Amino acid sequence: ALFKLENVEDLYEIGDLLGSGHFGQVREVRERATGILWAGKFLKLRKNASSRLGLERKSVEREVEILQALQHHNIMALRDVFESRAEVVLIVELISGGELFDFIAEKENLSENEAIEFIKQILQGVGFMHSKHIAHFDLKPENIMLSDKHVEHPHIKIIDFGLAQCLTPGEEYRSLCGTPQYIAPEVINYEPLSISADMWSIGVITYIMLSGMSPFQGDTDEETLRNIVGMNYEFEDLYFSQTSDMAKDFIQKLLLKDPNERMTAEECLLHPWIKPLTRKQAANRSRSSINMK
Ligand SMILES: Nc1cc2c(nn1)-c1ccccc1CC2
Repeated sequence: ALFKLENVEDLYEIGDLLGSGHFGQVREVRERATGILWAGKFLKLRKNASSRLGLERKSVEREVEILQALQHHNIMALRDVFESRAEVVLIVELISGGELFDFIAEKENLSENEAIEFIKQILQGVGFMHSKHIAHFDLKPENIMLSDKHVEHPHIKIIDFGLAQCLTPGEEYRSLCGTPQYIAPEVINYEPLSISADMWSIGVITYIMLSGMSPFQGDTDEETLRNIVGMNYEFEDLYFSQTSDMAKDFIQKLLLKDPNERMTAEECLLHPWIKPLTRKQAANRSRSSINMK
């Protein structure tokens, strides 16, 4: 067995439901020995190979391995792992600020300065992941959480590495997983994937943060996928009239069909929208956000 065989309830008191999804449930847990609050991610294992319910043990082991390799303040930390016959429980840091998705929804859209604060942190977490050849492959506002949404400068944490892969340079990896609105064209065309698929998703997330609109979303998943492979998106004046040209340039350098042409996380952090080269550029950005508010 790779993980602890003790009963998780001997060491943690199980609390309220925090979230649930394809993977299972996430509950608040209290460590009995210290009283410290954590989150417990309860993953249902498949009974047998043919069943469609639950996760394959191999994919859970991969998520654990990847989380263990990623210690970074913008990535959800893993503390402990327990297993029983039917379930694996990840004990992870408690992130109680909710999803970035809900934060944006409450505000309609963010000012450019607010968006930049979040994008910078996402780029730092993703840049760290990519430096270890790990791709997330499911970056979207639902998988970016705020540690505490009531503070002036919320801290973000990237969660849910259920689709993440450690890419060995030279080895091809293909998959059709992900969430339609955010996946890159090469995923839809079932071409070899690389860490630059994450950079496309960051372009989509930035577009949504600034406008509240999703660039490729259609009425059906098929229409959304057609829009992505057709590069069918625009900066509609109705939503982007107040957005700076630098912000649009940043997005345009990520929503590129050729994965090799997209900016890397490092290049993004040096882009003038994120790292203003002059005080004038910074002033230009804040002026556009004042108009918006
Ligand atoms: N897929 C998800 C979803 C969630 C979480 N993890 N993975 C999570 C992690 C720590 C604290 C709270 C949560 C709830 C949402």
